[in-house]
Amino acid sequence: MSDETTPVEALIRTETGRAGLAAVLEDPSGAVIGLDFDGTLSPIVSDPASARIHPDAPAVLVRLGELVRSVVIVTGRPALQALALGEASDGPSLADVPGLVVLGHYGMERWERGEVTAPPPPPGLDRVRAELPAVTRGFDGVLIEDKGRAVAVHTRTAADPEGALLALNEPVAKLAAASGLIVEPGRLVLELRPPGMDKGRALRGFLSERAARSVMFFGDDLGDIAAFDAVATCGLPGVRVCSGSAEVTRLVEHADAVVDGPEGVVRFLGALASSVG
Ligand SMILES: O=P(O)(O)OC[C@H]1O[C@H](O[C@H]2O[C@H](CO)[C@@H](O)[C@H](O)[C@H]2O)[C@H](O)[C@@H](O)[C@@H]1O
Repeated sequence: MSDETTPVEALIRTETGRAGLAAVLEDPSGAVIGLDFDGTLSPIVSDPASARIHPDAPAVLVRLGELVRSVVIVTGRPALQALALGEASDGPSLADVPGLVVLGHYGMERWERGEVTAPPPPPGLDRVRAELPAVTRGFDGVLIEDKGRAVAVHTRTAADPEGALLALNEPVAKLAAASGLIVEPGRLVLELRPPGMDKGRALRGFLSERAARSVMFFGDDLGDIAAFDAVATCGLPGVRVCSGSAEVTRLVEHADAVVDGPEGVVRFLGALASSVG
């Protein structure tokens, strides 16, 4: 297990990752640090509304925000919701990170300096809202989360979470297709959301907008693979950090470093801030 006294270099396991880290350390003012929210900055809990940012995350991101070009959160959550769940009872909150940008709804929505910009919600959502309860009926404990621009079906609280997820796959995919939406699979969740954006496109656009010279992205879930791919193919030196869990193992093969969940992410960020600052 690493901690802030472990040099950040010791946490990287690939040559490309070491080159990416060297670029970030040599030229921090050119670095973009991108992070997913749930499972990366915020420990996974049963009720999505009860999630909260790791208590030590905002302070370390504030430190980094003062040192790097940009800190950007790229999340499936609505941007304002991620910020609300990023409030700390003690110390700084996520919104206090200097220059923070939050790209919500997989990049469809953007929060910056207190302003949210987003396209109108997709018209197919009304049909989903009307028909989804009939699809999930019979699966005790399944939760429908209405996110305004998307609707998620959560099975974490079902009697058989994996079984419910498997059984719901097909009917949810059919309803999504009939409503002009796509299914975004995640940690015991199937989300019906508009097509045309993903975390990879969102991150790529942000890197070019900020004229980044290096990039580091932290993620834990299937939706973060697109962002990891963007790091690998954007032409900049980069580091992909997996917030590891027993629940999602597919990210590990795409990662330059694997840490132990949000606790490990916070330690990594602390070690990074100590090396940069
Ligand atoms: O892109 P992210 O920031 O990782 O958001 C992805 C989804 O995260 C949330 O669900 C996940 O976290 C919940 C709270 O820990 C957990 O109960 C659930 O099982 C996870 O799938 C959120 O509720 C979704 O809306 C996000 O799309």
